[in-house]
Amino acid sequence: MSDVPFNLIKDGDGSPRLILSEPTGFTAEVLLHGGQVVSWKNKRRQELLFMSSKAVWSAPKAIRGGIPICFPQFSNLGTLEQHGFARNRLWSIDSSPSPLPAVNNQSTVDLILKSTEEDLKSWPHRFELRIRISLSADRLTLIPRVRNTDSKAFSFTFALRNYLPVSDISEVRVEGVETLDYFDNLLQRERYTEQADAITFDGEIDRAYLSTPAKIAVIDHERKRTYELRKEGMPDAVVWNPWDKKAKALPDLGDEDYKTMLCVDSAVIETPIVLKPCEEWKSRQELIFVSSSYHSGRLDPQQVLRGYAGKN
Ligand SMILES: O=P(O)(O)OC[C@H]1O[C@H](O)[C@H](O)[C@@H](O)[C@@H]1O
Repeated sequence: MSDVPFNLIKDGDGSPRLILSEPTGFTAEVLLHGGQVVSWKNKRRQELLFMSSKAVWSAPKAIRGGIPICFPQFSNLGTLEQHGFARNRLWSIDSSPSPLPAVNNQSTVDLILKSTEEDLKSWPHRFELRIRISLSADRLTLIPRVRNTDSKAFSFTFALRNYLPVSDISEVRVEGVETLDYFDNLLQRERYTEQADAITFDGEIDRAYLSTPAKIAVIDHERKRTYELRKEGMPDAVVWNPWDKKAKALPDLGDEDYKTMLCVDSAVIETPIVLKPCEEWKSRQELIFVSSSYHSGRLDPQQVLRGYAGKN
């Protein structure tokens, strides 16, 4: 079977929205604003990504939810605006996404962002940032690529910020980053080593775990839901929840929204990517949705990390 095409619809304000769908009933929605996935639903029409109740949907603000793309700077690790400008720009559909091959039986869209004269004033490097977004049963795959189209080398940091919806943040565990080193963004980016068996939540957290394994599991006991995050080429993983005080300080996040969200990002932070002219960096993230991960009435993290297939 060949790849399944996407549909393009216009929102009320005329801005384009790309709809991906696949034969078993999963759907995803992508905006050109930010090149951002803003919805991913399973066949029961349950939303699998978090979206803020106070999200601002119009440019030039980044949309608080879905999967924003942080480029060419993660957080405030440089002189640019927080998390870089890619999440605030209008992307285009990439009609010549070569050399990535077409994917069988998946609904796929390729988007591209190129440097503008305005952006070159603050970040003087010509680039092409591409993202392939593919939907298949229980799985959302993002393949970001950055090409240096300039005549000199540049470096960048990067993240796919995954806003995941959870039933109750205090019932959630993250497995796969235990024993790892992390930078604590709440403590001047000091380096620590994780001592807990799994990450649980009882207050604000903003950590960049370094050189993580390829699989991380976000386990929502109450909702009997697990997300498996698989990644290649993005060695770090950020875990962020603003908790009550910071949630109140963020104008586009509802005061109570922190209770039902968690960001677990695929990221390149500790060692920025350096690209020479004509070089391309490519990475990959898969978010896999598992509707039930209970084993004998309890979650079995090992089974979660070994992976599930087609259980939805
Ligand atoms: O509000 P945003 O620009 O989306 O950033 C949200 C958060 O992202 C990162 O994790 C930063 O370390 C935080 O300081 C910031 O509050």
